[in-house]
Amino acid sequence: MTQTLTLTRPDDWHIHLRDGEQLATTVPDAARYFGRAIIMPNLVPPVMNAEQAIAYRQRILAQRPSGSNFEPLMVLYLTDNTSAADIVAAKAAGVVAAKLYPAGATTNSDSGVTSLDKIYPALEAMEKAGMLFLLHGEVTDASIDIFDREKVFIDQILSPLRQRLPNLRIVMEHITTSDAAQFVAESSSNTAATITAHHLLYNRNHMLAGGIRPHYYCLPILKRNTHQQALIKAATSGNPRFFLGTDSAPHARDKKEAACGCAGSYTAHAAIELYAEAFEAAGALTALEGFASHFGPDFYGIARNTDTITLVKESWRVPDSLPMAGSQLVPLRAGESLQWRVAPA
Ligand SMILES: NC(=O)N[C@@H](CC(=O)O)C(=O)O
Ligand SMILES: [Zn+2]
Ligand SMILES: [Zn+2]
Repeated sequence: MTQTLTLTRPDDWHIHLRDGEQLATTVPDAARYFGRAIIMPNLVPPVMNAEQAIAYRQRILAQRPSGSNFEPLMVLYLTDNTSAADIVAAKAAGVVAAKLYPAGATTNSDSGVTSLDKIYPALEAMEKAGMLFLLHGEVTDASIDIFDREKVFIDQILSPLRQRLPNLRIVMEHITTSDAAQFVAESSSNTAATITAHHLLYNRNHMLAGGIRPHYYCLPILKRNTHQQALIKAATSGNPRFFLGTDSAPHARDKKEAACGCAGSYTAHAAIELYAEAFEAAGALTALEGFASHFGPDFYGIARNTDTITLVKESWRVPDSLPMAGSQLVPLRAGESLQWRVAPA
């Protein structure tokens, strides 16, 4: 008999949908079975105020397949100039969180924050308004080794911030190290983390041994196997402060397969299928529902979805590429097989 797994409908607490014509590819993929998604604001120019967030939300909704109830949850991009008034206005407009991109840390972070000191008034306003603070947790100092940037960020920036604003609800996005998993596990109930499927499935050997594989290149960069194991342990532990965030981040094929390739892996074509594979490999399929469907809404203070999706153990082949805005997008596991698929509703 075919093995099946029924879950409360999951949500994606970290996704890049981009803008313009790309939305015709990314929105239907995200809306296939996720109920809600936290929409990253690193557009060019970024989503910096309530008005821009409302307009971007409308552009996303316009690409929603008919009959879909997929709900995009909007996020503000913090800059050195984000004021307390910007936060209050964004909150009133339904924006649920604001995101720290340390300037220069990752894709489209040029307008990001140069020093946390510049945004303390905004952070205090967020703490007061109950708006979540999401962060890309890497330092940008060129002298710090790229594999150490997450740990140094925790020591130099996150730890002191955590103490200074204890009531601010913080999500450390896409964690990649045992250090981050430990920091979150040992923090108070106001600190959580998202974990991607690719950081559960891969480590830096997959990216670099026997040839360089640009589609595994994302930030924070894949770390050594011991970190991968710590992430698997955290994700499958049942600790409600670790939950699903794909960080699906599309870049056209020619921007990835290049002398200087962009950071980001596309996983929205098979997100829950990839997580199911990782949880099954860890012997922890029963922990998937909490991680994918319960803990995210609980931390955000939003009701859980009330309907379900069903995964079926059935091998299928991921396409070599997907069309996106007149170019090609190479999804993670392109041309390879996956073992789980989501049954049509
Ligand atoms: N994760 C990535 O490697 N890239 C993301 C940005 C981000 O989430 O850091 C992107 O927007 O392409
Ligand atoms: Zn990031
Ligand atoms: Zn991201």
